[in-house]
Amino acid sequence: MSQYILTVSCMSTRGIVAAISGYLAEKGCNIIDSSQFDDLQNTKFFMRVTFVSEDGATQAEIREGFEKVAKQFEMSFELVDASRPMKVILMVSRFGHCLNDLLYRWRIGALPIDIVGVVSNHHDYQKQVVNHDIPFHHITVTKANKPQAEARLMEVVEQSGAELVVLARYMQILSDALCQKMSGRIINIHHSFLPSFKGANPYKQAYERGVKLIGATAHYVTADLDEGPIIEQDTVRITHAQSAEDYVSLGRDVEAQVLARAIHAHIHHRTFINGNRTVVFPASPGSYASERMG
Ligand SMILES: Nc1nc2c(c(=O)[nH]1)N[C@@H](CN(C=O)c1ccc(C(=O)N[C@@H](CCC(=O)O)C(=O)O)cc1)CN2
Repeated sequence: MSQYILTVSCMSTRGIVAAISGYLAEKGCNIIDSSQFDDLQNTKFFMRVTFVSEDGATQAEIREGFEKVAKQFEMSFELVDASRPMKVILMVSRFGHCLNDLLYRWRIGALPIDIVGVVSNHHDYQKQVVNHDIPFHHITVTKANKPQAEARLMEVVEQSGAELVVLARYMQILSDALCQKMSGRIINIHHSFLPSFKGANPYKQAYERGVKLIGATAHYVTADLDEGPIIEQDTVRITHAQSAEDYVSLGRDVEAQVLARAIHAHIHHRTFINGNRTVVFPASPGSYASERMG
C-alpha cells in the first residue's frame, strides 16, 4: 500500500485539521503520522500528514479532490508519494568531507535520494563521483564568467530534473537571480554556528574571537550570504590550546552530520520556510529504516 505525504501551509483558522482529516477519511485514507504548527506571531499554519490509501484511491484522485479543501482555506499544498526519491544535485569545491559523507549515506540507503549529478568548480572528486556511476559536471567559475557558469548549472539542473541542490562546501557565491529562481531548493552547509562568523573563513574568525564552541549551520540559500532560513545546527567544544587549523579538523564531522540531518528533513518534506525561519517537523516513524545494514 502506497504511503503519501501531504504538506499544507495557509493562514491559521478554525477547522483546518478537521477538514483535512475528514477529507482523507472520506477518501478511504488512514493517517499514520501527523504534525502541525500554528505560528501565533504571524498567524500562519503548517501541517504535514503521512497516510496510506486503503480503498485504492490514486494519488491523482486524492489530489484532485483535495483541491476543494485547499481552495476553502486558501492553502498551498503538496501531495507526494513517500517512496519516490527526490532528485538531488550535490555541489562541492575543494573540501570533500561532506560530499564523501553524503555519498556513503546514499550508498547504504540511509539517505534515500536520487543523486542525478555532482557539480564542481574543481576536478578533485571527479574520479570518486564517476566511480559511483554518478554524472560529474565540471563548471569553471571566475569573477568574469559567473553568469555563464550559472547558466550551465541551470542547464544541468533542468536536464537532470533536480528538485534540490546541495552546496556541500561549494565555495562560490550564487547570484541573486539564481537564488530567486531556486528559492527553497538550495541547501548550504556553513561552517559556523550562524549568525556568528558569516562569509569566508569562519574558523579563522572564530579563532580570532576566542570562542569555546565552533559549529555548523545548514540553511536555505538566499541572496543574503549565509542569512537564509536555518534548517539544522550543532556545535562542538574547542579549547584555548587549539588552532584555527584544528577547528577545520574538529568541524568536519559536525558539518557533515548537520548537513545530512537537514537534507533528511527536506527530502522527507518535513521543512517549511516561514519568513526567515524554518519549521522542521520531527521524523516520521520508520523514515530512517531504509538503511541497508552492513
Ligand atoms: N547567494 C549565496 N551564495 C552562497 C551562499 C549563500 O548563503 N548565498 N552560501 C555559500 C557558502 N559559503 C559559506 O558557507 C561561502 C562561500 C563562498 C564565499 C566567498 O567569499 N567566495 C568567493 C570566492 C572564494 C573562492 O574562490 O574560493 C566569491 O564567491 O567571490 C563566502 C561564503 C555558497 N554560496
